[in-house]
Amino acid sequence: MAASPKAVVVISGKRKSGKDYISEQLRNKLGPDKCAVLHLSGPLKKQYAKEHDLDFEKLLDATAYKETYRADMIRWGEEKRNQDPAFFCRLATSGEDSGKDVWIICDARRLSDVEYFQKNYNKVTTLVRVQADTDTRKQRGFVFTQGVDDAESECGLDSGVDWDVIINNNGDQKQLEDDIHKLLEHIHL
Ligand SMILES: Nc1ncnc2c1ncn2[C@@H]1O[C@H](COP(=O)(O)OP(=O)(O)OP(=O)(O)O)[C@@H](O)[C@H]1O
Repeated sequence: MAASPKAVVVISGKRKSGKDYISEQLRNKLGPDKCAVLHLSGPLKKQYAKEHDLDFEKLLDATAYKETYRADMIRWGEEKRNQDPAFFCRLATSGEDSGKDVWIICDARRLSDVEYFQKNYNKVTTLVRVQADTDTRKQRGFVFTQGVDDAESECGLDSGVDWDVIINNNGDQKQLEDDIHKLLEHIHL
């Protein structure tokens, strides 16, 4: 493994719990020069486009182009993951940002994601669960979608993981600040 970060923060949480929001807050506190926010889901599209000779930019926007390929992209992603559960974790952490001291993995969704970082970066990994109640998530635009919110990618980490830090993000900014502070104390740089 080429890169060796000093800290890896693996963040999980339901849709609209605030994973991206909290990741950005953390990056600002730690310093953007030192800290990279890495998405596991982003490189999937890039790699799919590359392997199928498609236009990556068009795949990112909400045009018919994306709709045409959506089902096949999901199938392809599952196939890749079945062959090699670490495929997207390796891909997400091999870009130019991976030279930074702190990685924030802002969208862990499966047990295999958590296990990858525990196995390869055990001593420096902090596992974080972001919690927000359903009403708060709805206010942020969450709408329950069958086939998404009851699928493994959304429920795979609901139980079975011993989180190092829980962050409560229900709109109480003081509580959020306190929980982020606890997380920062957990990260040893
Ligand atoms: N504590 C907060 N204060 C103000 N706005 C917030 C807070 N937490 C989240 N939000 C807002 O709620 C929306 C959803 O948050 P965010 O995108 O971070 O969720 P997410 O868990 O990353 O969602 P998804 O899984 O769908 O990507 C965003 O517009 C974000 O700015």
